Amino acid sequence: MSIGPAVAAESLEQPLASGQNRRRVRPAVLSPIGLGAIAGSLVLAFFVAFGPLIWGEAATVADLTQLSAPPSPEHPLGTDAGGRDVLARVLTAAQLSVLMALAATFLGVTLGVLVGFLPTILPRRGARFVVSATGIALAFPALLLTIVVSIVVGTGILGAVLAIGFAMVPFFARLAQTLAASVSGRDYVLAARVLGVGRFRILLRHVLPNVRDPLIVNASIGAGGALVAFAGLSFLGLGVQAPQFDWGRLLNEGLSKIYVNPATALAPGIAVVFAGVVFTLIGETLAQALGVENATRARHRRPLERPAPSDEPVDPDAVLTVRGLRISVPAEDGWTHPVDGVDFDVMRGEIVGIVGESGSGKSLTCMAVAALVEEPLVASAQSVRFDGREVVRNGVIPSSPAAELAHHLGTRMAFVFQDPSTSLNPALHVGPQVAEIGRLHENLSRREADERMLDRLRAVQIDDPERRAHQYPHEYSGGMRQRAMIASGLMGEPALIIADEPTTALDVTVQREVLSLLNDINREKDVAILLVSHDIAVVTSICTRVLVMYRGRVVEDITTDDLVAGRAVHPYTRALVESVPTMDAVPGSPFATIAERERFPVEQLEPVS
Ligand SMILES: Nc1ncnc2c1ncn2[C@@H]1O[C@H](COP(=O)(O)OP(=O)(O)OP(=O)(O)O)[C@@H](O)[C@H]1O
Repeated sequence: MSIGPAVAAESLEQPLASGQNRRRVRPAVLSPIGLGAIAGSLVLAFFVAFGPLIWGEAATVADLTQLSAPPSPEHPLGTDAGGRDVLARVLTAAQLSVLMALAATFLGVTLGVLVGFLPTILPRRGARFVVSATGIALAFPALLLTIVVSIVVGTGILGAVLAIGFAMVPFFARLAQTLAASVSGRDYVLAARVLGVGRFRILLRHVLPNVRDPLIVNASIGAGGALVAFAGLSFLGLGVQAPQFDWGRLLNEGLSKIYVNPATALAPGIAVVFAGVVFTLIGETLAQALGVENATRARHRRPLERPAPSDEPVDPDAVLTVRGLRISVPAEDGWTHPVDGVDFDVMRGEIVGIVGESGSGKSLTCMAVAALVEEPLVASAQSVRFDGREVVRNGVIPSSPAAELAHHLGTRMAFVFQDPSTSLNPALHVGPQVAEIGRLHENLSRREADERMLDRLRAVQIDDPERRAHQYPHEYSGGMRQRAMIASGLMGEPALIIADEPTTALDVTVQREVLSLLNDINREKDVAILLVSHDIAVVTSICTRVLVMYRGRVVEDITTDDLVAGRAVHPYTRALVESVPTMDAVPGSPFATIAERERFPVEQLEPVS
């Protein structure tokens, strides 16, 4: 007997926008699973509503001349040991079986969610107690819990509903706790706290709407599990007692006569399976309609075109060559491409900037180069050649590259992310996190890795590295955290550092320190740098060449000197430069902004260099 739904854990943590939900409902309902769920629920609902009315009498009237009779025109599935029609009994039992499953699920989900949300509103100690108690209850086998409750409360309908309902509580409590915890740390919840919004109100306004959908999906699938659990309980003699009967009880009675009339056991068994499948189909349809993505939907999406490999000769001085990079995002009717047809090179020891408005595809381009684009997004390209190795396999950049390529990328490429506060694990000291890279990729002993870590922390100008290595990230300033991230990138011997908006989250003085640190590393270690920024001033301060991205393409590849001297050719680049405020602007005049997209239609996307 297993109680509890089975939707993939990772898919449970997706907060879902209601607008998206509405757009997903139609395709979900019209899919084969959705149609199956509707047809199955109609059939089930009919038997639940009218079963006892139509077949109730035939199900209870005993024909003493036909005890355990085989199937006949009068009794299509034969009769049971008491001479009652098997088919009529199975159809009549639908009502009790399904209603009990729904009642137990309602009890289990309601209590579970209440217990699960307690840690969100309780003070820390109370919250810890509830979380630990849930963990202990979850570790207790569900079957034993069901039997214990059933014996304590007493057998019969009420006992069975309470037993199965209580057995479901720990699962839903843990699910609600996990979902609530994943939302509680989000910025909008923290912002509400700062504004003095009470815990209970935060729970209702911010947490509940974001965890509701996965709970509904799991409740629906859980009802199928409850149905099977009831059958098990009645089969053990602890469920429904005579003269009442559910499918479990019929199964119990029928098994003893299986050699006389197999239908007496098979029919209630098939009914349990049918209803269980219907509940699961409902859950699957809800999952699709509410946007809880699953593997089936992804499998049915139109396949992506895979580009043919590029046979263009590669410049031996280039550390990175990108040809025909395209990133595809699954959409309802196929794929959209936020990055489409990007080509560029980065030479050894060169500092190249990528600029462009928000959403132009700068970050995705860098993520793809580092093989960090993950499902459901797909990065494809004719070629991405980094430091002598081809990253593209069969037209796509694998999100989990083979061990050798992963090792190469891990040691020869470093990635510095925008937000230094989320780049480091808050639960671990900084030093071991930096040292870990050396142990993982360079096979260094703990001692060697620690020595190199201290050396690298020193190189990025973190004072007193021996002490700082034993501090947590929250004890570092923003600039120090960013420098620690750069230090971990230097644990190998990188040929390229990709820095994606490394200074955006920092104030201007710290910004300057981080930029000059990158500059020093470039000069001293001859490391190439690909620097992403939406700030032209930042890029022109250290880069020798700039790639201008607009709507997923590189529209201009220009030297910094030409850019600064106003020699940009592409109208978008010129507009981007003109939008940078200057000291000689007329006081009181409005800031220059880039005009709406219509001014740069797709025809003007033709790259210039
Ligand atoms: N996981 C994702 N799923 C769907 N779309 C995505 C995903 N990640 C990025 N996008 C979309 O791809 C486009 C490019 O995103 P990207 O992060 O590369 O932009 P960007 O140029 O780096 O912008 P910013 O300067 O704001 O960071 C955006 O329209 C974004 O909405």
